[in-house]
Amino acid sequence: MSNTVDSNLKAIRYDRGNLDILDQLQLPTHTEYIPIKNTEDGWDAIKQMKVRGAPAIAIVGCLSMAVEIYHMEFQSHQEIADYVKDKLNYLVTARPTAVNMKEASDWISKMLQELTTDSDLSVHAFKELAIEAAEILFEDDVTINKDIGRHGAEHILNHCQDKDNVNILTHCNTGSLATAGYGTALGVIRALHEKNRIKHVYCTETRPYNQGARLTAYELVHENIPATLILDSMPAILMSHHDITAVVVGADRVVANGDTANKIGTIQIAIIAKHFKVPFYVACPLTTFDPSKESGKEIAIEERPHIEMTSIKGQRIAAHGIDCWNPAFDVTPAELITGGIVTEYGVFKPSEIKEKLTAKKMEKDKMNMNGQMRRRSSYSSFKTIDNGMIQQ
Ligand SMILES: CSC[C@H]1O[C@H](OP(=O)(O)O)[C@H](O)[C@@H]1O
Repeated sequence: MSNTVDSNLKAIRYDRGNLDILDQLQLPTHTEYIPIKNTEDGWDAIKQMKVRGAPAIAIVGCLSMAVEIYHMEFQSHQEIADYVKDKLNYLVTARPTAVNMKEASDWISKMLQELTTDSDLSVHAFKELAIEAAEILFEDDVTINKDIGRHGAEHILNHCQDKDNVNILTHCNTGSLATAGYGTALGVIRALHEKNRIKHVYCTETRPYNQGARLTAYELVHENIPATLILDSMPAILMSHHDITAVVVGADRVVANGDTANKIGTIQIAIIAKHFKVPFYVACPLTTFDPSKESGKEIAIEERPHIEMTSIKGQRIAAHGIDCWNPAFDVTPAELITGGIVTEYGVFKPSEIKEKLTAKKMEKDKMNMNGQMRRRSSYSSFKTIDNGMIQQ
């Protein structure tokens, strides 16, 4: 199975020392790539939503650190570890709700600090470790998304009546423009389409940034997936008039009890799906799981500028003087996620997500760290990291 994605749908272009992103504020009318030369550029692009989507935010943030330090000289391992930690913590502040950037910041910072005492590594080799850690996130993402797609498609097909005519409703954008490629919830749709099981996809416009109208519709049309754009106010009439097989959405943060933060409007769709007995799925990678928070009440919800509601492309559409409320996300309680949480490891009930994903998270962190160790040809002897200690 090819791991490449359609070059027209690449949100991120990277070679060591160089990073460009597709300016998603210009889509679908203009395709323009802009250079990201350092973490300040990365922070600005994430804040302004030139790049968005929980996984893409983490990838671009970490790669902006990688291109910055690539062109720098350092005197010691600790200087690199401290510099990288400061820059990654700064990138986390760009948008507070999606957890992927914080997860990546924590893992890379911890890995580097573990290795500061390793005298086998030259300062240059140590700097390369930091760059490679960011590259791992980028390189692994498409494979992870294809695993999410496969598990989600299999679960939907195993639990639906008409397996040859699957109708899916999705919200916001969770495709190649929200990840390194293929997508999460849109990855499930792509996997069903590859099996020739999709009858029709319905995507909401997703006001006020219009991720659905501008980005998801763009991806679906580009790949000839039969789809219809609907207003954010239409999920109820859609489910009352059409046989919707399942709702599949993405996530910005899934917490220990399975509550999920996702694009504003998600909880409304979940409530409507429950009323019409349509299975509601959340699709996300392990990096979106935050076991440190017990319930959705603890998730910080980003509020964005009012002008994003009151104007479109500089054209005012709301009365001057009206107050506005513009939360970018809402929290869907676990009991409304009736289909399950689709991950690269399988589909889990919200109630089992803490047990299933906490163990996977620890396993993956250790694997990534040891993978980093193996990548160091400069090591005189093979080392592994167990329980945080370097073993000869
Ligand atoms: C796989 S993207 C996950 C998530 O991110 C989007 O938010 P935004 O466009 O504001 O970054 C949306 O909530 C997607 O479901």
